[in-house]
Formats: sequence, C-alpha cells, structure tokens
Amino acid sequence: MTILEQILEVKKQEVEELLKQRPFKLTQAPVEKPSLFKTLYNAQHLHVISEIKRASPSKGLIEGNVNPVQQALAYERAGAAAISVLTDQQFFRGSMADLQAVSVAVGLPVLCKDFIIHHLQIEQAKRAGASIILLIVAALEQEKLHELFDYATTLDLEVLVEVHDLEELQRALSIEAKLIGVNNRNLKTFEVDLARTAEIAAHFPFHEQRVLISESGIQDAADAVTVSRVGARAVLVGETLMRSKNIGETLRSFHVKHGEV
Ligand SMILES: O=P(O)(O)OC[C@@H](O)[C@@H](O)c1c[nH]c2ccccc12
Repeated sequence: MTILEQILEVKKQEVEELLKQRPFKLTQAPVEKPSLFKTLYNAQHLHVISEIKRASPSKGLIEGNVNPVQQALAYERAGAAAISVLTDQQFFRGSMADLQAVSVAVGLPVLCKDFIIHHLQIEQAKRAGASIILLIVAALEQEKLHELFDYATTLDLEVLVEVHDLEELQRALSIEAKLIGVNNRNLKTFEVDLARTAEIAAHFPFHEQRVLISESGIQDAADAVTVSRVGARAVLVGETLMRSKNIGETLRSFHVKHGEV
C-alpha cells in the first residue's frame, strides 16, 4: 500500500466518526478572509503560502513543539499571502484546533490542509475558520472531486486543487478550478522534483483566469526563481519555514518579482 492509500484508509474511519457526531453546531460565525485568488492574480511578485507542519510521513518530526498561533503570526508579519494548517492528526500531528486557533489569530486566508474525501470534512473545516480547502485529485474519483469542489464553493470556500501530472491537470481544469497547485512531491514515492512544476506549467492555460502554485520542496531563493520563471504565482512552503531561524528573511527571499527573472 502506498502512503496515500494508507492515509485514505484512516480518513474513511475518521469520516465514520464524523458521521456519528452530526449535525455540527456552528460555535462561531467564520470570520471573513480576503480572497487568495485575488491576492495571487494581481500580484507583482511570487507569493508564499506558509505552512504549519509539525511532522510528515516523509520527514518524520520537523518541529513538534511549535506554537501554531505564534508561528502563524510570524508568517503574517513576514508577508505571507495565506497560512496553510495541516489538520491531519495521525500522519502530520496537526488538528482542527490548530486551524481554529490560527484562523482567529490572523487576518490572512487560512487553508485547511487535509485529505478530504467527504463533504462533512469540508463543513468541519469551514466551522473551524478555514477560507480555503485542499482537494487532491489523486485521492478522488472525478465525480467526487467535482461534487466536493461544488459543495465547497457553495459554502464560500476557495478550493486549491492539487495535481501531480498532466492527466490530473486536465481533471482540475475540467471542473473549473482556479487555484491549481502542483505538488512537486509524489505522494506515492515521496520523490521531490521541481521539474513537476515546469512540466505542468508548459501546459497550463495562463491566459484563462487561473493561477498556478508550486507546492513542496522549496528550499531557497533559487528554487523560488526556478518556479517563478515558468509561471508560478505562489509557492507553498512547509519544512523550510518551520526550520528557519529567521522567518522574515527566509520568506521574503521567496518574493521574486514577476517578469524580472
Ligand atoms: O514541507 P514542504 O516540502 O515545503 O511542503 C509543503 C506542502 O507542499 C506539503 O506539506 C503538501 C503538499 N500537498 C500536500 C498534501 C497533503 C499533505 C501535505 C502536502
């Protein structure tokens, strides 16, 4: 079984639990967040979606003792475009409580980073204050992908649709996804290669109103230049920022000006 298959097995069990807890009570009205799409579409430089990531299946423990709110505030001060919060508990040591605390603390858009396979997870994310959810094309049948995308849209959530190859790009385009992320990490083998972004970019309809985001494996300014050159409007960065001793400096080093590289 690949790691993605293992994670999806656990997600099915989690959804069973969620079904028992239904209906959810909305404890607080979610706060209005700016649109990530608008920020990226109108930007003059490459933006950073900064991730709260304690651990991962590929890297093990990254920063187990992080205070998610302090980390998110540091990202906000440094000029992040959005905060991504891993909410998966078993494989990434995150939680919905992390997301909720971060969403209340920052004014930025907040992405619920999880493996979503059921609409109840989307409701849960919304309830915790997410303004964006992730849908991973490789984890979903096309019909389900479409259904979950439409459902999130009706809840006023933005949707980051994650792809890894050209076939998945076509699937994302066909549901009218506007925020499309290329995961440079293969979720089946953990292999990281920024060439994935270049490959997808070569077939990306930049003339339509869509933005391309390069996810995973961004380590330094040279990597940011590499993906910016092929047309990425943002990078999604976890580990490098989690380990950084100077978040402001690291993050700003990724703010490569468009058209100047
Ligand atoms: O820590 P990195 O290599 O900067 O990667 C961040 C992010 O792209 C990665 O966490 C990620 C991208 N897509 C995912 C899907 C599920 C879990 C995690 C991810």
